[in-house]
Amino acid sequence: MSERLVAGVDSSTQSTKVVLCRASDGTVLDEASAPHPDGTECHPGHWWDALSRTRGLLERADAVAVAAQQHGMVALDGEGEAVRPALLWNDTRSAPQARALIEELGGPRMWAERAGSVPVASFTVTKLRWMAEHEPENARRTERVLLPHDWLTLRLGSDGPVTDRGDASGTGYWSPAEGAYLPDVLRAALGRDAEPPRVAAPGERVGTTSWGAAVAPGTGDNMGAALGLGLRPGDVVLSIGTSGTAFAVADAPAADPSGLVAGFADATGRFLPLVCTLNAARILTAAAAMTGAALDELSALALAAEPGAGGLTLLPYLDGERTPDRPGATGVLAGLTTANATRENVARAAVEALLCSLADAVDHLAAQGVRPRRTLLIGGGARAEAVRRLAPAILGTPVTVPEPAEYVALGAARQAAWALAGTAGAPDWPAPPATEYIADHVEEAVRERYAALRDAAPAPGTAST
Ligand SMILES: Nc1ncnc2c1ncn2[C@@H]1O[C@H](COP(=O)(O)OP(=O)(O)O)[C@@H](O)[C@H]1O
Ligand SMILES: O=C(CO)[C@@H](O)[C@H](O)COP(=O)(O)O
Repeated sequence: MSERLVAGVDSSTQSTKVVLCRASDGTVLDEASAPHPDGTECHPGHWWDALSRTRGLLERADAVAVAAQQHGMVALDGEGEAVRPALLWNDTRSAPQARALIEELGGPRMWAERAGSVPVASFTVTKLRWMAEHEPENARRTERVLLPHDWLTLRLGSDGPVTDRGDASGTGYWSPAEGAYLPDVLRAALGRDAEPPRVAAPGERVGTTSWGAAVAPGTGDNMGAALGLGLRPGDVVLSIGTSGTAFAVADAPAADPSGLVAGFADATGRFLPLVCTLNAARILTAAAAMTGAALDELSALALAAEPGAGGLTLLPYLDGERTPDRPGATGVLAGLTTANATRENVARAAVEALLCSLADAVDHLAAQGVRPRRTLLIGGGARAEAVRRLAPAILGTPVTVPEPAEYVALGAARQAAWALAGTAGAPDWPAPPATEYIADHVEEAVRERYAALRDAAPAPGTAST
């Protein structure tokens, strides 16, 4: 019998990435990618176009699954057409609606207990309320609300609209603790009922593609990464993509009334407490633009500067920020003098800022009882040598960097192999090779200066934590 192949899709903010793997052990045989348009809203058709450009690879698979950017609001009319472009996780226009919903429905503690998370503008529920207030005609036409991965999975061939518990937990109207929708919350947000997709069991086969492959439920991209890395309790993942995320698997749901930690579910039946920042890899892109360096030259610049960047500190809230909840914030470069105004110091300050923001994220997880035993660094930004080399001193812990790979897509592929096998659990795939980075000191002064800038009063018109 010929070898069975599975395809995993990562439809993230900036691009679609697909891996074709051997179902038995996850060996990657082929890869493809295609870009998405820039912006914080996107017609779902663009994701399908990007996926279609990888079709030659997809059609070699016996099973397929999609992991995608979380939270995006795909509102469909009775014909299944999008009533407007999807509002994405990084769109902050619904920040006032987030605050109103928190107040109307019982306050932060109530939200944390019922929905697992206190919603910020990223959450689907707040986008529904924004649409109800600003585009009542679109809200009135909305019959069904899907997430990006649900929409792609439906187009690939699921038997009706379907989601999974991981992605459902980012809507704000599904309870991770109860494993059930909260229809009253959805109704309060949209002003009417709309049908959410069925929540499939982990590893369930949910349909068949046009070329006869099994379709697995798919999940959110962070849950996909957890599956791709084969996370164990005690592993904390730091992912530097468009978003910065810090997460860990847990046996019990989180419920953080401060709103800093989102109490998500994972794709296997467990839970995934997670902290997400709006600014991550693009801090490096912005620093490259400011210094006139190519992205792959930025590390050499940063590593040529002294720790502390000669006194420069960057507060990297370039596109507003989600953690802390400051949707209207902008970046601040503090401590600038004629003596320290060098390209090297600007590059260094950017890398240090990115790592300080992730160090804060780990502290928030720890405050919710996550005890890190191993810290893993993944995502596009982890390809920067300066990020890998400076991480241990800023985080104050050794850092394990799995070899660069598309871990979200790999997780989706592993879920596809699971659905294909029809087994109780996901197949065991070997852990990726990894390199350990260590430091002989901790950069306490860098973190202290960053914390002081972060905690200085936010500019008028921004929300503070
Ligand atoms: N060598 C590198 N140095 C710094 N940043 C990089 C490097 N390679 C990729 N990136 C950045 O990583 C980001 C893409 O990472 P990825 O994890 O694929 O994000 P997403 O899943 O959000 O699409 C881009 O912003 C890109 O500029
Ligand atoms: O909103 C979140 C997590 O809650 C983000 O992590 C999105 O899921 C987007 O991920 P990337 O495109 O940055 O991978």
